[in-house]
Amino acid sequence: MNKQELFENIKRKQSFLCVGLDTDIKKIPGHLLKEEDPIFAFNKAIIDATAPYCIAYKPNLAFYESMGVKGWIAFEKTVEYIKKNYPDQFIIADAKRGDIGNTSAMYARTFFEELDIDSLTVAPYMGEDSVTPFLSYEGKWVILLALTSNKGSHDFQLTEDKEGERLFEKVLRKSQEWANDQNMMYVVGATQGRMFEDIRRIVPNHFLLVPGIGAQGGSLEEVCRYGMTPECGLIVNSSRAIIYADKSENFAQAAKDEAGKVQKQMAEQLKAARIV
Ligand SMILES: O=c1ccn([C@@H]2O[C@H](COP(=O)(O)O)[C@@H](O)[C@H]2O)c(=O)[nH]1
Repeated sequence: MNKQELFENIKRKQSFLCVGLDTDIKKIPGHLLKEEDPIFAFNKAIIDATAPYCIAYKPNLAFYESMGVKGWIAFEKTVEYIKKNYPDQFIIADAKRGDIGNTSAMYARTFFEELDIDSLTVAPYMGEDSVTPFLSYEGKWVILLALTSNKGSHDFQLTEDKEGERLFEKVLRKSQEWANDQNMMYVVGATQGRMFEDIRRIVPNHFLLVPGIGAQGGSLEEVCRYGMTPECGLIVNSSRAIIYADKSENFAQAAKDEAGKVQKQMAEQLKAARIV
């Protein structure tokens, strides 16, 4: 999916919501444990319930890999299900990969060839040769970690060099030598408030993947005030607040209601910015 198609989907659905599929066997409703593949059964119900309100899904690989082969199968089935039934949904594999070049090339093959997923989160720490193997796939996106949502983001990402440039700023600036706004996005946490202004000075046109509303308490309103572009430029993720809105047999309806609420707030933001 290219940038223009993503923007068209945002306008059509009046939403820039990404539902995070952080599916934990210990948190899903008990009745699903009778199913042959409880993780997939949960995901399928969540996807069917929330698809009208979002434009993307983000399965986080940690939740699947923690279950070994069964988890990987559930992950593959989930990706297949979205692609077959909701082909307009952008799929993000949140795997935070990145290694020496030949190893990154194998990760790229896994996610972009074997699974044909739209995008992958990548850690920038190992530099150019660890990121560029992911960029050789036409129509696929690298989503590079820039300024993350967690407290530990201060430990390295905000440190300054002698010229006063902070590490996350260097990541944004340097990575533009390897890619552009048609094949690279950046992760910026919703908890980072006004820092979005600094980010937009360096990457005024790139899409940002923004986790951290909902369970982590980030403000959607602030993200939009400081981070929205004339083409929206935002994909805002919420995982736990949506998928675990209710733990009873009513879980899918509750996820639908929660996703609907966020979509409504997003529609208001898009209207205020005259995007829709
Ligand atoms: O800076 C980051 C980068 C990634 N994440 C991931 O996003 C979701 C957030 O889940 P919530 O339940 O909505 O808090 C999760 O998969 C994280 O690993 C992030 O939170 N912050």
